[in-house]
Amino acid sequence: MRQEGRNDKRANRAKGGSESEKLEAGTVVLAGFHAVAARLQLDPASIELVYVDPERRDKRMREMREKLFAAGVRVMNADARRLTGLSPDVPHQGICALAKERENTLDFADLLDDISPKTLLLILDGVTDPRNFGACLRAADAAGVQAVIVPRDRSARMTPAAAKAAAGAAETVPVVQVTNLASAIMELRDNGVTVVGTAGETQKSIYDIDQAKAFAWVLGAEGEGLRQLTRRRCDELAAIPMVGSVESLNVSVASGICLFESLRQRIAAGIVTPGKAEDRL
Ligand SMILES: C[S@@+](CC[C@H](N)C(=O)[O-])C[C@H]1O[C@@H](n2cnc3c(N)ncnc32)[C@H](O)[C@@H]1O
Repeated sequence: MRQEGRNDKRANRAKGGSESEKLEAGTVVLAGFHAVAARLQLDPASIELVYVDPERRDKRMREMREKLFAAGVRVMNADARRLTGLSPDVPHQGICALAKERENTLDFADLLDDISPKTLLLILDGVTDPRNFGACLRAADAAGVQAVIVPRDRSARMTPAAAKAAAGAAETVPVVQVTNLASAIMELRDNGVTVVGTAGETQKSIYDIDQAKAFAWVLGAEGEGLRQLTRRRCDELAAIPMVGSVESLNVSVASGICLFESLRQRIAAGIVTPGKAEDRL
């Protein structure tokens, strides 16, 4: 998945300027097929213009052009140099969209309304490092997570560094900010979600937990790990078994391991079918 490059004018000036310097405030560049396709599916009206490389005449580009045409999105040709000017840091694959900045947030109440046996959630308790946050979103997207839940006052924001680490998942995975994480966990449980916290010192293995149902993982921050109250509110705690000498894994690595165990179980149970989201767009 491609990253959404946020083109804040100040940031571009700091980089010495580029094509993206001419963008209006509130406009972002979506670079690459995934980012453009994700936005086209989620909110086509927010796309102002799409630049495509006329040299790319392959099937993928033809299909994308058809979808853009069908959605009534304006398309213009731009050579590779211009596209690279718009997206200097992220490979553009011959396509960049200019789109309105979009906050991909969701209300907790709306999330509760949408809970089903397919629900898979990632709860981050105090992950304040933007790169870790973005990398968690990336893993969450790949594993089919419905939403990522964070405490409003103890979480990284969607900074450019977070969006870059998310590699497009900032577009696709809604973030739910809650005022009180412990209460939110209880509400999820009351609504049929099994909530399991992760802590390396626990005896129970993540591989011994049934995850083929409405399920949420809770992961903690570097240093502190899960807060005591958060731990107490979970149905149970589980560890990722390790054999090396390090004390713990990075939170985004741990998220990936937990979520992909959930995905493995869900595929085995026939709850989800493997396949890239792009294929479904
Ligand atoms: C860097 S670790 C935090 C380590 C912290 N000192 C602690 O006591 O939990 C960040 C988060 O990743 C998850 N994590 C890392 N290694 C893990 C393991 N082996 N088993 C379960 N969770 C793990 C936990 O959610 C943890 O809170």
